This record gives sequence, C-alpha cells and structure tokens, in this order.
Amino acid sequence: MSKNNIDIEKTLELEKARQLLESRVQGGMKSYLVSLELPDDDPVEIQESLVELGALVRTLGDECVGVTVQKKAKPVPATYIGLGKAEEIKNTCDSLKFDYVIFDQELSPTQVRNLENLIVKPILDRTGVILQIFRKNARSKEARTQVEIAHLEYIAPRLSNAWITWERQRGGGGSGGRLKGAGETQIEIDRRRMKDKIASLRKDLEKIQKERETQRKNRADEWNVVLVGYTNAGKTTLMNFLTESHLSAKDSLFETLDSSIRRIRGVNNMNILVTDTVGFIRNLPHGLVASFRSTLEETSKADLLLHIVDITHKSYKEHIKVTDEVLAQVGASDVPRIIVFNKIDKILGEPRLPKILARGYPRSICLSSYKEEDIKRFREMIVNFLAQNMVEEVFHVAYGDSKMLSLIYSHARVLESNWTQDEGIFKVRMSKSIYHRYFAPVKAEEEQEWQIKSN
Ligand SMILES: Nc1nc2c(ncn2[C@@H]2O[C@H](COP(=O)(O)OP(=O)(O)OP(=O)(O)O)[C@@H](O)[C@H]2O)c(=O)[nH]1
Ligand SMILES: [Mg+2]
Repeated sequence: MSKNNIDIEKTLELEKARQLLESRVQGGMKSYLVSLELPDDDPVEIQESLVELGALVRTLGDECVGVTVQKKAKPVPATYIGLGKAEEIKNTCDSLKFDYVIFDQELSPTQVRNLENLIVKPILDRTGVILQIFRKNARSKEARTQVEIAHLEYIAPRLSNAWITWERQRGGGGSGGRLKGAGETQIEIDRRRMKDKIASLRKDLEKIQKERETQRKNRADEWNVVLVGYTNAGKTTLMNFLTESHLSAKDSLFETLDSSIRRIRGVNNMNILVTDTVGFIRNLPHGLVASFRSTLEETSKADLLLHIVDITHKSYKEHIKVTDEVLAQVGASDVPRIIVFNKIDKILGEPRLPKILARGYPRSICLSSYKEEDIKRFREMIVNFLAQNMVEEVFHVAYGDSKMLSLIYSHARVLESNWTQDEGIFKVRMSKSIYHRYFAPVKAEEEQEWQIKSN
C-alpha cells in the first residue's frame, strides 16, 4: 500500500473514532489516561488529579482501562509527551483496546493533532472531558447557553479536529470538509460562523440573565445564603434537607449546573433563601469560569456563604483551597462564610475529629446531612449567625462620591436605594467585620460632619 493510501486510511479510522466518541448517547467507551510529571510537580498531587480524572470519566459513563505517567524535565512542544511514550501508548492499545486517550493537563490544538496522528485515537484533555460532562448535565436555558459558549470557544481553535462535528451540529452533511479536501477556506468560513454563533449566544445569555435579575428583586426582608464547594461535596443533599426540597443529588461529578433557590422553613420570623450552585474542581476550565461568571458572581452578593466540604475525601484541604481560589476570582472573598464539614457519619473511630477541625477552622460545623438533629443544629447556627453578625446601615452618598459608591457596591449588599436631588440614600447590609474594616471610619466622619452642621 502506498504511503498516501496508508495516510488516508489512518485519517478515516481517526474520523470514525471521533464521530463515535462525539455521537454516543450513553457511555460504555474505554479510555486511557496520561499525565506528565515535571520536576516542580508534587507526585501525590499528580496521582490525586488522575484519580479525579478517572471519576470524571465514570461520570460520563465510560471506564478507564489504563494509566501512564511520564516524568520529564519539560513538555515536548509538538507532542507534550515524548515520541517514544506516544509510540508506547499506541502499542498498548492493541491489548487494552481503548477508544480514546485523555491527558490530565491542557493540550494545545497542535499537540492534539500531532498526538492523534501518532496514536490514531481521539485525544481529549481534562478541559474537554469537563466540557462534555457540563454539556450532558446542563438543563436550564441559561446553563445550556453558558456551556455552549464555553464549548464553542474551546473547539474554535481546534476546528480542524472538530470540523465534522460542527458540520453535523449545523445540520450539514457530515462527510467532512477535511476529507473532501475543502481545507483551510472551509475551516475559515466555519470559524467565522462559529464566532457569529458565540456572539449571538452571548446576547441570548445577557437577555436571560437580565430577566432573571428583574424577577429576583433584592428584598430587604430576605437573607441570601449560598451553598458553595467542591463538586460532589454534598451541597444539593444538604440543600434538600435544609429546605425540604427534592433536587437531584447523586454520587457523580457536576450533577448540579443550574442554580436553584429555596426557602428555609420553620425559622420563626426570618426570611432565609438558600441557593444551590455549580460545584468547583481543580483546574476548572477558564472558559467555564468566564461563561458562568454571572451565576458565580451571585455568591459575591450573598449575606452568607456555606462552604460545604466532604470531610471523608483524602484531598479535602486541597478542595477548600480550590474553592477559596474560585471565590476570590469572582469577588466573593469578603463574604462571611461558615465551613460545613459534611458526611461525618462516614468517619468511624475518630471521635476527636470535630474538635480538631473546630480548632483549625473557628467558624465551622461538622455534620451529616442525613441526621435530623444535625440539620436542626445547623439551621440554628445559620439563624444565629445572621442575627448576630450582620449590620444594617443607611448611608447618604453625595453625587460624584465614586469612592463611597464603589465601597458600597463592592463590600455590601444594597437593600434599598433612592436618589434625591442632592444625594443617594442607600440602605445596606454587611457583616460586622466588613463594617468595621471599611465603613465604620466613613460613618464616624459622616456623624462628625452632621454634628458640625447642626452646631
Ligand atoms: N454518607 C453521606 N453521604 C452524603 C452526605 N451528604 C451527601 N452525601 C452523598 O454525596 C454524594 C454527592 O452529593 P450531592 O449532594 O449530589 O453533592 P453536590 O455537592 O451537590 O455535587 P455536584 O452538584 O455534583 O457538584 C451523594 O451520593 C450523596 O448521597 C452525608 O452527610 N453523608
Ligand atoms: Mg449538586
């Protein structure tokens, strides 16, 4: 067979495998995991991240049939791993019969292309897998639009690989521009169409989010509490027991992508709304953080964050760190929070653990979402926290005082605002610590001015 024929055959085989991977409705495919360990990497973290990648694969309904880690001084620019390693993976496929290969780190489009040509199997990276799960689990129009934007932005630079899929999504023939030799121009046309599609999805998203905002006016008598945390920590389960709801919670990653709001029942005269949100993960793709930004920013407007941690997870400290990092990225660092160490029922024979955790994390609670008395105790903790740690104040802001306006909008929740001819009057709520850090000096100044005026 001539080299040309071999190349065509290889391309056809690859396209078939890619189509199979993209078009499957359910799981049942076999994957092979690859990671690269660089001199600065912590080998334990590399292993933990691979275990997590395995869980992501199972969430897709697929199975992992093998794993390999290559130690190298630095990545190979063209293929990320070494050529010998790529060859070894290709040979392993004869016995393990995997359908695709996943790299635990992000690959460039060129690296994917080169690796696919060498291994003759579709190559995904961590971001690609997470995006597939998000696409599978998004339910509401808002979540679907957010995921679709992130997905299109991810595949646009990889278009020569994803061309057939995009063609099929548009309702085209699907026989493949690359195979027909349509080449660059077709890809360029597609890329432009994709850009237009992203722009129109962004407009749709803005409209959906505006509608949501107008529906949900900030009511002064309501307290907003938001559940945040690593994926699978138990946010939705806790939400269900706290608010007597029936949202879908299961032992799989990114089960929740849509925010849901429910009211806490049985709390005398307080009107507390609890929001369940999308979970976080290490190396959460930037595109997803960007397109979920508006949803995530809701956390920065909360009165209180409940940071749920699965205490049975070996990497729970890393999970806390990752969650804190994402919260900082979306401007929620200042919002008061309670750390909730969940699933304590699964920890047997360590009766001192709650005390140890309380010492390390002063504002925290250990509980099992399944224990009624724990839920009751937790509900009381939330109510007491809101009653004792929050301050409501009224500020009079002169026109042009942009410093004060920015202080209010960045650090407090605006409950009411009214503009008169001379000033804006803002009723705001914040935690006591934020009040003392940012607002107490302003208030003191305001009162001094008022005294001078009235004298
Ligand atoms: N043993 C035990 N299991 C729990 C507890 N809370 C939650 N779980 C289990 O943990 C798994 C994940 O729960 P979810 O509530 O779906 O977790 P989540 O944080 O909402 O996850 P995502 O929405 O996927 O990010 C489920 O199998 C729950 O049954 C608990 O207190 N004890
Ligand atoms: Mg959930």
